[in-house]
Amino acid sequence: MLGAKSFLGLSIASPKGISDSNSLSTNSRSVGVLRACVSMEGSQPMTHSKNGSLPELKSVNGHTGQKQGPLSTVGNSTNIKWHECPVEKVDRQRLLDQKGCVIWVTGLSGSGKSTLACALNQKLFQKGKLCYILDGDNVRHGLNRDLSFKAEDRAENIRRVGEVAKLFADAGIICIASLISPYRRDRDACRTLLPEGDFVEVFMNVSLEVCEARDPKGLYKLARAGKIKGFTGIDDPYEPPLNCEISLGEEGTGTSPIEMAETVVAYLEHKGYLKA
Ligand SMILES: Nc1ncnc2c1ncn2[C@@H]1O[C@H](COP(=O)(O)OS(=O)(=O)O)[C@@H](OP(=O)(O)O)[C@H]1O
Ligand SMILES: Nc1ncnc2c1ncn2[C@@H]1O[C@H](COP(=O)(O)OP(=O)(O)O)[C@@H](O)[C@H]1O
Repeated sequence: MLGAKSFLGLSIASPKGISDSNSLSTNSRSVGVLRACVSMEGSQPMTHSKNGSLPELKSVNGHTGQKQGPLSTVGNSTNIKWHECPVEKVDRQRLLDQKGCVIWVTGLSGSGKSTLACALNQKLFQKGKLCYILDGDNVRHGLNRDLSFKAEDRAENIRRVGEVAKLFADAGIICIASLISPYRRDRDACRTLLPEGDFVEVFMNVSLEVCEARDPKGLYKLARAGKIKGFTGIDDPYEPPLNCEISLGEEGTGTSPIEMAETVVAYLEHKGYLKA
């Protein structure tokens, strides 16, 4: 039997006998969410309860939708206003029982960034944690298809992915961004977009020799033959991190993609990102 709970105008089924979703396990909470059915009655904005549980419904007559605060100018956008919503990051994190953050994976082409991203995604998914991968190669198929590999375009590539990753983190999701991101300055700029600790820089510390020997796409061969100009590590720079949170490939961090993923999971667990 299921008892119903009202949440943001949705009536959400929760297991009988459990009054507050804070005490639900991830699985039963997910079931509750999956069984959510739309109920437009009583749809009202919310305030946060004092005990930090799910937001409470605010007893006012509807939401005016008015934006608070002064008009601002940001870049080329003039007369804009930030709009707040009563459902906040903390609420989404509680729903997901995790903390939103960005795992930024950097390294040479062929260093294993995409492989690690997938292995990490799988490990976290198995633990009931929601992740999303922003892979350089993939994002260049859409959002960043207008960008080349010259330094200023790489910078814009990183900037956009950093901003998108920030939105995913705000959604409460563990966002894995895997890009060469060769310039320290560009990576550091992404770090500053997030609250302290929420940007976890992971360096694939794999030598050019190893990456070149792997060469799964044959790109190093083309670069050596002069058929690709400005290829990272060959005739374009790569600046390794000076102060990253995790450096993989070093002793104790494992050598297989699974072991490397376990190292990252252990870090996230230790830092409290795998619970709300
Ligand atoms: N000139 C040059 N230099 C480096 N890489 C190149 C280049 N041209 C194409 N590719 C392919 O593009 C992938 C890297 O894209 P990114 O968006 O991660 O690069 S960057 O962060 O903007 O530097 C990279 O993918 P990975 O091998 O997965 O790193 C390559 O497949
Ligand atoms: N930890 C690892 N040990 C050995 N080979 C790996 C490892 N991680 C990835 N590889 C292999 O290296 C190649 C490049 O991996 P990939 O994840 O595509 O790198 P990147 O995304 O950095 O270009 C692939 O052939 C992959 O199977």
